[in-house]
Amino acid sequence: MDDLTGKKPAPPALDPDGDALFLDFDGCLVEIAPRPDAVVIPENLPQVLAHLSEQLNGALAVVSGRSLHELERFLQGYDGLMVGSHGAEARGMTPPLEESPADLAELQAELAGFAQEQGLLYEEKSHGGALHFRSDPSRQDEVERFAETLAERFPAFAIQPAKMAVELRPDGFSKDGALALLTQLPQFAGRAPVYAGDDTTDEPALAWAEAHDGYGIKIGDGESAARYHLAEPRNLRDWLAAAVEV
Ligand SMILES: O=P(O)(O)OC[C@H]1O[C@H](O[C@H]2O[C@H](CO)[C@@H](O)[C@H](O)[C@H]2O)[C@H](O)[C@@H](O)[C@@H]1O
Repeated sequence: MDDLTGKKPAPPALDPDGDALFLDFDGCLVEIAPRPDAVVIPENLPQVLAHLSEQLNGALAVVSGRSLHELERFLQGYDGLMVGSHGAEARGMTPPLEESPADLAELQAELAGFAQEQGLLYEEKSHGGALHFRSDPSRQDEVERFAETLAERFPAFAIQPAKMAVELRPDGFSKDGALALLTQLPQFAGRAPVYAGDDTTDEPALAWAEAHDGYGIKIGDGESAARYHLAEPRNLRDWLAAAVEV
């Protein structure tokens, strides 16, 4: 992976006839916020996604670690493909995970209890949960240690590091796994995968797009397998808006 900070070029214009588009949500389509429920959705974002999906003949998907119901709430007005929970949930294709692991409720109770005792923010998710320490980054080590004990006790779940958070998600699911499934859908045939993402959870998907005759766009600083770079989510939104036919 290259250290790209400011050194890689901006992506070329989207090719509506030849590209397929996969877009991460937090830190990519929208700016990182102090809390998961505080993200600001630009008013025209769902419409831009809807127009682009139409132009790409349906070959567009939002691919996120968020729970699917949260994505649907945030992006009302966009009815296209969505993948949530780091590849476990989906709208518009068969959900990769049919049922949560049997001990989901027990795991979530442990996460919620720890968060309450420790004064941390707990985000309950469709198939897991996240402990957020953005308000006090000094808590990272203890949160990670607790997550490790949970992953040992609940082997159906895996640790998913996030920005100022640690998540437990069902083991065996990933965003690149979701891309492999999405691209089996007929509307993706013959199109080059273009993936935009900002976080470590996006790196395998960025590498997947690069390895399948497409390309990755890394949003923000840091090492990445992506060939292209944009500094901030608003730059990605400008790039998307420029591709919308008027
Ligand atoms: O795959 P993504 O769409 O990038 O989602 C990854 C996680 O994003 C969310 O947490 C992050 O964004 C929050 C809002 O900006 C921020 O407060 C938090 O510190 C970040 O970690 C979301 O809450 C998680 O469920 C997602 O998995």
